[in-house]
Amino acid sequence: MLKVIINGCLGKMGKVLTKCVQDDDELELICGVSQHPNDSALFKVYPKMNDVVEKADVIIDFSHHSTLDDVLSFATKTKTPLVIATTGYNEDELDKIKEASKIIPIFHSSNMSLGVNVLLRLVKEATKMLADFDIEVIEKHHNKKVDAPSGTAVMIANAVKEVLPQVEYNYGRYGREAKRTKNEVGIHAIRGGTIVGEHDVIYAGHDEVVELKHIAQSKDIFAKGSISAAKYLVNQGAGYYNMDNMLG
Ligand SMILES: NC(=O)C1=CN([C@@H]2O[C@H](COP(=O)(O)OP(=O)(O)OC[C@H]3O[C@@H](n4cnc5c(N)ncnc54)[C@H](OP(=O)(O)O)[C@@H]3O)[C@@H](O)[C@H]2O)C=CC1
Ligand SMILES: O=C(O)C1=N[C@H](C(=O)O)C[C@H](O)C1
Repeated sequence: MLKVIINGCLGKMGKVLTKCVQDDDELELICGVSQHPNDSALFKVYPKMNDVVEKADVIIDFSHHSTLDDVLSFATKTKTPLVIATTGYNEDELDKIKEASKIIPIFHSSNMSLGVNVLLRLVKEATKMLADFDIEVIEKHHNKKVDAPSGTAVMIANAVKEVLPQVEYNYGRYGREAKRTKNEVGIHAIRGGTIVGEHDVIYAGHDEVVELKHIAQSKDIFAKGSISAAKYLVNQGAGYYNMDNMLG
């Protein structure tokens, strides 16, 4: 049995993940961490990762970027592999994750679904073939989402930039003099209701448009993807891993 700690266990994703972990015969949820613990959980919930006294085989993190220092210090101190699904990190925080991956195995992906990771590969191929088209990314999420644009939209834009290094990102184009330039990728965030997560990549050329689209229809896909990542990660040495490593 793999012993699991969930960071963000009382959040929306944390609750879905808790159920998926409890339903999995290979996993044992030993405790959780959430900023405001309450009595709703049937397992021990700590307010901070460094308060945890149990030893685990893996930590799965769906929380908030502000918990990063606490999580990395606990994971490196206890040499516990770490799956990071949280989004909204800045460059400094991303560097800290990479640095910690020299000490422990870290799996990091802003989208744990299979479909989005196939989409990322399609984006690279489409971008090679449609390099002259105007490329725009639109993401749609529920009205409780904290960060914008989504981590997935950033991964999509980064996939475009891998093929076309000259592109610059234009977040939520706005203004009286805001005409599109050739080398920009527009990134637009829609927030409303209970939308689980949708990502559109639009390639607009002269008289024709190609669209690649992913629609998440439940949060389970992210929770189950993070569990696959955890099972993969516990067999790896220190290093920085993502979906490409796991999917091959
Ligand atoms: N990679 C992926 O596939 C996916 C990633 N995500 C990402 O996972 C993260 C969590 O999403 P979701 O569960 O919807 O978010 P919620 O806001 O519902 O949950 C956030 C969790 O983090 C805790 N937390 C700790 N510090 C803070 C803080 N300063 N502000 C807010 N929350 C804090 C909350 O504690 P408490 O509730 O006790 O206050 C809660 O447990 C997000 O970054 C989201 O983008 C989401 C889905 C898929
Ligand atoms: O906050 C969410 O809900 C989601 N966040 C991730 C992101 O920022 O890309 C992944 C998914 O789209 C759901």
